[in-house]
Amino acid sequence: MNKIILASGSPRRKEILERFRLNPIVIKSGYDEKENPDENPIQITMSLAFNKALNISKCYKDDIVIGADTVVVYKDSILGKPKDESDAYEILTLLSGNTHEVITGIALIQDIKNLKFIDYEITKVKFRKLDSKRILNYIKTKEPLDKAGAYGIQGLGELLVEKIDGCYSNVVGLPLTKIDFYLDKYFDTHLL
Ligand SMILES: Cc1cn([C@H]2C[C@H](O)[C@@H](COP(=O)(O)OP(=O)(O)OP(=O)(O)O)O2)c(=O)[nH]c1=O
Repeated sequence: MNKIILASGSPRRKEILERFRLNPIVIKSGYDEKENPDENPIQITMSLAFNKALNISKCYKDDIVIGADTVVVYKDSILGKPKDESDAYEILTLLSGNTHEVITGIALIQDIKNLKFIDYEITKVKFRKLDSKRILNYIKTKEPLDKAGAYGIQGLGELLVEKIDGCYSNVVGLPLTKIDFYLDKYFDTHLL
C-alpha cells in the first residue's frame, strides 16, 4: 500500500481517515491561505486544497498527498473560522434558524505518477433557532473557535443542528466517500 500524507493540521481530518483504517502521516502544509477574491467559494476551497497538497507533494513525490479546505457559505458570504468570540457570536446568530452550505474542496496528488485530482462536496445544514443564551454558552466551551462557521457538528455543535442533507464527514472536514472513490479508482488503495 502506498504511503498517505495528509497535508492538514486539522485533527478532525486525521480522525476521519483513521476511523477507516488509513493511518496517514500528517504534515501541516505551510501554504499561506489567501483567498482569491475573483473565485467563488467552490473554486476557493479547491484552490486552497490543491495548494496545500502541492506544497507537500513537491517534497514527497512518491506518496499520495491529500489536501482539503472547508468553508461555510450563507447567503453568498464565506464564513471561515471566527477571528474571536464576538465574531463567533455574530456567525452563530446569522446561522440560527437558517440553512447554510458546508463546502469542502479536496485534492489528491501523487507527483511521481503525475496524478492530480481536485474535487469538492457540498452538504446543506439547517440550524435550530438559537437564543443568545445558548449561543453564549456554546462559545464558552471554546469549541467554535478553530472551526469554519464557528461550530463542530462532531462535538457539542450537534445540538445546534436541526437536519443535514448530504455527506456528514464533509461537514467535519473531509468527504470520505469522495476520497474513497479517488483512492480506489486511481491510487489502488481500498478502504473496504
Ligand atoms: C463546519 C465544521 C468545520 N469543522 C472544521 C474542519 C476544519 O478543521 C476547519 C476548517 O478549516 P480549514 O482551513 O479547512 O482547515 P484547518 O485550518 O483546520 O487545517 P489545514 O488548513 O491545516 O488543513 O473547520 C469541524 O471540525 N466541524 C464542523 O462541523
